[in-house]
This record gives sequence, structure tokens and C-alpha cells, in this order.
Amino acid sequence: MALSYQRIIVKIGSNVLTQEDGLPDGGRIQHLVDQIASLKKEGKEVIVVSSGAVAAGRSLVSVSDKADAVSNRQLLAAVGQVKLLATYAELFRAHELVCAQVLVTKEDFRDRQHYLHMQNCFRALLQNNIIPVVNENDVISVTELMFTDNDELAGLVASMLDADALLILSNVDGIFDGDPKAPGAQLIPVIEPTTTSFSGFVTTQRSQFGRGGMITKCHMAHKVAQLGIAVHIANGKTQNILPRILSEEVVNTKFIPNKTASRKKKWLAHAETAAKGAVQINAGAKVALTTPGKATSLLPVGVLGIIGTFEKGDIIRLLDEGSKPIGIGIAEYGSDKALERLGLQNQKPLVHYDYLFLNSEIS
Ligand SMILES: Nc1ncnc2c1ncn2[C@@H]1O[C@H](COP(=O)(O)OP(=O)(O)O)[C@@H](O)[C@H]1O
Ligand SMILES: N[C@@H](CCC(=O)OP(=O)(O)O)C(=O)O
Repeated sequence: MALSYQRIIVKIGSNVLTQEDGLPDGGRIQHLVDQIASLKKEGKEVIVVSSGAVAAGRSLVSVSDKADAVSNRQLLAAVGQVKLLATYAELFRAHELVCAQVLVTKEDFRDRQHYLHMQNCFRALLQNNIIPVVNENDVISVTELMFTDNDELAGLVASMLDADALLILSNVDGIFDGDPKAPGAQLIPVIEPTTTSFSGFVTTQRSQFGRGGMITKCHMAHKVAQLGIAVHIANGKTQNILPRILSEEVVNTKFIPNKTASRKKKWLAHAETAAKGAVQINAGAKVALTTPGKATSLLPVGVLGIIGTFEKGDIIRLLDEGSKPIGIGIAEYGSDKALERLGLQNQKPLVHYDYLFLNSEIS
């Protein structure tokens, strides 16, 4: 039976798009575009997250070994992204399809305004039947500002757009129970939402031109599946891989999706590292917030202390009396006002339920 995904994110890894020598594989890109065009003709929405800018840059200019690695990467990506998108645009045009370039940084997912602008743009593109081709803005994203890899970026895009599925194309058939090249290694076809540890079977080894490796792919895939989105890890070098994943005719690893979470909560699930401050809440507030089936906002009466400073709209962490993190949310007002209202009754919520994300909701 065919899988009925409607909105699909296709993540194409560096290794799928490059040949052994690190230069772009034109035939491979063509074949993938042909497959995506077929999905479009079936009425599906497709968003492509494509690596390959650095590889494309390498085919155009050679960089000096003496220059620093960051500058070289910026230069190759800046040059290569033009070629990468020109290649996609030309190949999609042959199918009478239009694609668009979307370049983003990690910061764009942390800032609520940037996030909403981005989401709005994606919606407009999809409504106009345009295929977004997303990559990290490698010119700006250096060191700590970088995504771990494009898998992380693809996961964020999938949750932002409430996708039905994320198809991660790599250079392996899926996740194996050990080194995929070792004799007897077995592919794991299905990973249930209850699986939490991958370190037992996934090594930290990366493909030749990849950045994050399989372990980061697993963690991201698990997190995305917890948010209600199916994730498949499959081999992008296999012929007709996309239609064959959907018709369940090909080996791959599927992360079974969990119950769906609301869109806002999906964003919050990824936003923890962006927290500006924290509030410590009392036991009564903890019980009220974590009681299943109840939509409760955090009121100042339940707040014991404010840690750090934050402003209205910032993400803050919620800690219990023992300083254990219990969730995150968006502050309705800044830490100064929160401090004035600490412990007081009949005050406006510090975190509204709609902007509150509790750890218990995804575990
Ligand atoms: N248990 C495993 N199953 C599959 N692949 C694994 C496993 N452990 C490590 N790997 C390695 O992960 C690599 C794919 O990850 P990565 O380098 O991030 O690729 P990509 O460029 O597609 O993002 C594979 O080439 C493989 O060598
Ligand atoms: N933004 C980079 C891709 C880096 C990256 O993370 O690649 P991959 O590990 O294959 O997902 C580029 O376009 O070259």
C-alpha cells in the first residue's frame, strides 16, 4: 500500500550529490529532480533541503591550502550555491516547474519574528506551486552559529511546515545495527517512538563529505518523529528512491511518528538552546501545569524566583523547586515586571498555555 504523505521534505545529503572526487554528480541531481517532478505531478507538496554548495564551489574555483578553513568554506559555498541553484532551476524548468532559493541560519529558527517571516514565505511559495530549495547560509553560519548539519536544518523545516514526512537521502540504505560495511550488518527497517538510545549500534563515523554523521541523523529523526512527522532514512543513490519509498518497495529505515503536537509547540520543542532566562516554580504550579488534560498557564503566584534577565517575547526555561527543568515557554512580560509580581495573586500569566511546552509532552 502506498504511503499517503502530502507535504514532503526531501533532504539530499552532500554525499548523494557528489562523486568520489568531491565534485557534483550532475546525473544524480537530474535523476532526483525528475523524481521530485513526478511527485509534484501527483499533487504533492515538496520542499527540498539540499547540501552541495561547497562541492559545487569546488568545481568552479580552487582555494589555497594556506587560507583559513572558515574563509575557504565561505568562499566555496558562496560561489557554489549559485551554481547549485542554477542547476536545480534549469532541471526543474525542463518539467515546467519553478524552484526558489531559501538560505537560512540557525538564528532564524530562534527568533520568533524571523521564524514567522520564514514560515510565511514558505507558505507563499507552496501556494504558488514553487519548490523551495533550502540550504544553510554558509556565508554567515560559521562555528557556533552553524547547524550541526543539514539534517538538523531539514528537521526544523519539517516541523515548521507541519510536514507529513521527512525523507533523508544519504549514501547508505538506512540505519544498520552496526558498521554498515561490516559483514552481517543488518538494516533496521522500523524505529519505534519508544527507542531512545542509538549509541549501541550507530558509530560516529561520517560519510566522506558529510558533516554530522549517522548519530546526529538518528537524534534529529527521533525528535521529528516525536512531533508526529514520519522520517525515512534511505539511499539517495538508489534508482527511483523517492517513489519507491512511498510505495514501500525499497529497504530503508522508518521512524514511526508519535502523536501530533501543535505547531507552536513544535517550534518550542526545538528552541530550548535559545532560552534567555529561567523561572523557578513552586510545587503547586508544577502539579497544575503537568496535570494531563488541563490547559494551564503559568501565573506569577506560582513563581518562586527569576534567574537571569529576559524581555517580553523571550524564551524562558521553567524549573521546579529542585531546579529540574520541566519545560520552556515564551514570557508575556520581562523579568523586571515578573520580579515585581513574584508570588502575587490575580496577575496576568507570565507564560500563556499556548506558548508553554512541557518536557512531559514529548517523552
Ligand atoms: N549504524 C549505522 N548505520 C548506517 N550508517 C552509519 C551507521 N553508523 C555510521 N554510519 C555512517 O553514517 C554515514 C552517513 O551520515 P553522513 O555522513 O551524515 O551523511 P550525509 O552526507 O548523507 O548527511 C554513512 O556513510 C555511514 O558510514
Ligand atoms: N551547507 C553545506 C552542507 C553541509 C552539510 O551539512 O552536509 P550534509 O552532512 O551532507 O547534510 C553545503 O551546501 O555544502
